[in-house]
Amino acid sequence: MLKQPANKYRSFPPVALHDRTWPDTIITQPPIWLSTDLRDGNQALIEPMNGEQKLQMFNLLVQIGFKEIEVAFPSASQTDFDFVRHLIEQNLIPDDVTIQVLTPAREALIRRTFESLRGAKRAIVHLYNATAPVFRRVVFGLDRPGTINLAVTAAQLFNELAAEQPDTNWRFQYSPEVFTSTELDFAREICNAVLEVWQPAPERKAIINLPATVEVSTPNIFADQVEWMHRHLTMRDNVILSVHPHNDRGCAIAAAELAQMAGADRVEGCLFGNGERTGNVDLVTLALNLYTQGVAPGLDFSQINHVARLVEDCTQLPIHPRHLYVGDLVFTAFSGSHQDAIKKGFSAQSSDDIWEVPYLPLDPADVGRTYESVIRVNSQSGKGGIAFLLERDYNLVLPRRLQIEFSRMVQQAVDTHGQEMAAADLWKLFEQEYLQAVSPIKYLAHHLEEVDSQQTISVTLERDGQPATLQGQGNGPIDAFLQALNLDIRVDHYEEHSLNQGSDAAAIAYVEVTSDCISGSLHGVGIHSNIVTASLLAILSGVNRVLSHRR
Ligand SMILES: CC(=O)SCCNC(=O)CCNC(=O)[C@H](O)C(C)(C)COP(=O)(O)OP(=O)(O)OC[C@H]1O[C@@H](n2cnc3c(N)ncnc32)[C@H](O)[C@@H]1OP(=O)(O)O
Ligand SMILES: CC(C)C(=O)C(=O)O
Ligand SMILES: [Mg+2]
Repeated sequence: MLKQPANKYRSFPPVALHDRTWPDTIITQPPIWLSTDLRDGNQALIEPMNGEQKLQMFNLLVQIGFKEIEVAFPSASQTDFDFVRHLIEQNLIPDDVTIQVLTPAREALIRRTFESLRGAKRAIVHLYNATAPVFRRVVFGLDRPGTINLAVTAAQLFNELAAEQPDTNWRFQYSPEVFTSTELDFAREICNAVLEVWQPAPERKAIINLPATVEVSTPNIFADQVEWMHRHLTMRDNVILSVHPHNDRGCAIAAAELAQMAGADRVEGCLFGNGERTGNVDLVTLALNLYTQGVAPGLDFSQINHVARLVEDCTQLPIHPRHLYVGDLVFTAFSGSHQDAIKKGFSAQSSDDIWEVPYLPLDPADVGRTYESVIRVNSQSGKGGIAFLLERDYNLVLPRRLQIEFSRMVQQAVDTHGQEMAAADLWKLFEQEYLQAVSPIKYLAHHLEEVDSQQTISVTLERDGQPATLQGQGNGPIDAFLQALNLDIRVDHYEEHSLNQGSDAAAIAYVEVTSDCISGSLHGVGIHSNIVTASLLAILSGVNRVLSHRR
């Protein structure tokens, strides 16, 4: 890299728009959406889609709710031409959907484009030519008037060819390609010249589409450019102002949002941001950003995984695990403090509240994602996440201090093998540590009697493999059992809850025990269909753990 990049690159000049209004605008409704997955997305693929894949994608886009779909560059390939014919001849375009096709400003290609649309009920024909200085100079060898002439001549041909097919409801769109690098006065001049030819009317609006063919500035500058055009275009009332952001600086989403605040009525882009180089703006993210602001986007992503898998199939491009709203990991927290906050958030959230679960801007359930993967445990995790998984999958509601104790064991385990622990792994470790702590003392049976609110217990045990029967008395079974054991062990805390409902209901008991022979405390856990037995098992689990942890 250069030490002085200014010798090779220059900063983008700001727009002199001191009375800009877009910063104070709030987006309260969705734009008109145009999916260009089948055109801009398609032209950027290693292997462009075949007819079958295009049809699959088209049906998906319709299902999602797109009403305007750019389906092809019909003069580019026989596949694209045939696809448009297929949609029209097989009557596959729903009545509320309009297809759009793209053509450069070249006579033969325009003719072929109109030919592809023969018999269509409705269509948007999209004309483009690059307008930026470097393109005028290097690619076309045209000055400003020559560039305008190219666009105007093509626009005139549009009028003629449309007149030859009067049964089609035609709409026209013009894109000054590379708008972002075009002088604003020239962009306005060429757009106005095209509009002059097309003479749009309120009931037959033209679309002026402002592409960030290459994203070259911060999104606030793009917003200024859009607001400037919004204010300076003639016939603005007869124009739908559209934007087409690409993502070269990673700001396409911001650019599209600020552009809407600046006056854009319509946004062109692709699902999950497919498209040339770094992609077109991601329409899924734009729609769900709106949704999380309480604005219905008019696009349905309630089965987002289905959409993702189909798009991956058609494009042969994988979606990144951290891709906004859809990636496999975007609703997952590994880190302890996040897990703790999410667990508390889920507990505090009720179904008719405004969504306020920490770290989750969107309820995964709204896009058809389960809570399965929200919390995953690795070496970065804490007690909250571990407790969440054990509660979600095994109905354990661990007392807080037991959570802390167990999380240390989990930490040790993940530090040793360095891998994630799924809920089943956590359960296995929990069983091993607490439920299988049956040595040196193993419970076999007990008998309990109550006389004058005093409990007498007789417990049959196995100690170091030898059978033993102990007797004890107390004001409850726990007290009586501790008397019977006659060990230097106290129960400081006791909790229980049922594990499931129905005839096979089991209870789980948790005890926290202390002893002079250990520092701090340890927990014991017991599970049994009889709650008293569960308590005795919990005490023995605690006792056995104390005996094996003895200083
Ligand atoms: C930003 C965008 O996404 S624009 C859309 C881009 N999409 C595509 O290009 C995909 C489909 N394209 C194709 O299949 C081919 O490029 C075709 C069929 C359109 C044209 O192919 P070819 O005739 O072989 O020409 P080629 O692709 O080399 O195009 C370059 C020529 O078109 C001219 N040209 C490029 N864009 C335009 C335009 N919008 N209007 C008029 N002429 C144009 C160039 O100046 C160049 O002319 P030259 O041959 O006189 O130097
Ligand atoms: C054809 C135009 C709209 C385009 O795709 C672009 O400029 O990026
Ligand atoms: Mg593009």
